[in-house]
Amino acid sequence: MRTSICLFTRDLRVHDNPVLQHAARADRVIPLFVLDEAVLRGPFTRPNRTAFLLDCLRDLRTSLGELGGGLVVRTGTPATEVAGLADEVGATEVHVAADVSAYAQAREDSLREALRTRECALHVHDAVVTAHPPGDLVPGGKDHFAVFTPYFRRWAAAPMRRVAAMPEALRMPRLRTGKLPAREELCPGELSPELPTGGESAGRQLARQWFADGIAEYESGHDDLAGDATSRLSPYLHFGCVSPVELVDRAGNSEPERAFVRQLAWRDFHHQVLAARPASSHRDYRPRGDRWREDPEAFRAWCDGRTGVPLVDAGMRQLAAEGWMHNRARMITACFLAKTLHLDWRLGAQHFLDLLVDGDIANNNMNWQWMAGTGTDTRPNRVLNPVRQAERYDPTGEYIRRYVPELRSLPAKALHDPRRIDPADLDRLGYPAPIVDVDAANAQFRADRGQP
Ligand SMILES: Cc1cc2nc3c(=O)[nH]c(=O)nc-3n(C[C@H](O)[C@H](O)[C@H](O)COP(=O)(O)OP(=O)(O)OC[C@H]3O[C@@H](n4cnc5c(N)ncnc54)[C@H](O)[C@@H]3O)c2cc1C
Repeated sequence: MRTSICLFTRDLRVHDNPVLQHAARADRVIPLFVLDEAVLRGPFTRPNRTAFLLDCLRDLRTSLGELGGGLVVRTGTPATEVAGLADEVGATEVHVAADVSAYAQAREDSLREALRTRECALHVHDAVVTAHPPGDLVPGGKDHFAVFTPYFRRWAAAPMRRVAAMPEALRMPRLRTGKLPAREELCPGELSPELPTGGESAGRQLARQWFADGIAEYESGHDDLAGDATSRLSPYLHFGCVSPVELVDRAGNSEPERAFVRQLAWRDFHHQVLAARPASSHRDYRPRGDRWREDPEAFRAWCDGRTGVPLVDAGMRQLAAEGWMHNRARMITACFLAKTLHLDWRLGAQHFLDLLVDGDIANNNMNWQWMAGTGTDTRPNRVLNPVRQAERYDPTGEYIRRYVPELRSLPAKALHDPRRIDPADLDRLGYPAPIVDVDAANAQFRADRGQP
């Protein structure tokens, strides 16, 4: 009798999951999730993502139960837990998704090592976390694409794997499944008040709504900060509650659908950079000789949304309230930290990871490097001016008013450019004056980078 273990990592779904599909071909399958103690103790575990993860696991347990199985939950080191379970049930195969971070690659190595002496095969499945496997699309003689546009051309032309069928039924031996801990046990601390509900059911519902009545406005509206016209699927993609392959498969050929698919390709792009250069999660991908300032007060003001630059503060407060921020606001706030305040991008990236429910080493840290001009941007010294960005992407000031309520009574012109706000009004409203002269600081950044 063939017994397999389906080790879930960040592929927390029963639909289009090649890991589950293959594991379920055995006579008996044990779906397993290991609460990894090293991750739980590390800097990546934060209340917002832990709460979302637990929603995902509850939902997955229900879905697997409906298929006749269940979800076994263990706490410990994945390799030790998997090997122990393999011994307990006599498993001869373990299935897991390939992933890109240095940590995920080390986890795969230790799994392989633990199973080597046990006559238990490890099957690592590609195109589960991303639509195209990192490393599949490479330019001649190189191990990854460093520029998005040629990557996207290859990505769009390459055949994608078929959507995997969900198993009709699971046959699972009787086993102690283990209790799911409460969120506070895993990660105490405050949650963002407007956190979305995690799980495949919520993710699929959101995707259905998005394709039915959201996507049509995507191309024209994705940068409109107040319009909030993006899919908000990022946390569900991060935890694998929805499948990138299924989203691409479902999208048609209209302009907005193509624009959406292009964004999904950005996700794959950053994953293939990180897979090839795991150290770029913390080391400059392209060092530029920057000498970042140390200024804890300015950093605190940025984190708290009290820089005195309304659009930057609106973005940072959206992050605190929702554990999510609009992409345009992520770009503006990140650029402001690195190129206006001249603070190290790693500080900003860690603060984002502390709060983002979609916080993801590949997408977060590679986008931070892009914005700091140490990454894959072909125009690394470009600077986003928050006044012009506000005029363009929040013309009525609605986004700023939503997240910086003390400025609600001010006209759009003043919200866009805080130099137009009377200092007496700032005092009355309890809002700080700008902590930096934006134009002078941006000019200094360009000069430091050797740009006229
Ligand atoms: C400084 C900075 C940090 C970021 N940190 C993260 C992060 O930790 N996790 C994360 O998922 N995204 C991150 N992004 C990318 C992007 O901002 C979010 O993916 C997007 O805002 C999520 O909202 P959405 O699902 O509504 O996106 P949509 O516009 O609906 O896009 C659909 C999907 O495409 C992918 N996508 C879109 N834009 C990007 C991009 N620039 N890079 C990679 N993938 C993209 C996401 O998976 C997203 O869910 C970051 C961007 C910046 C500038």
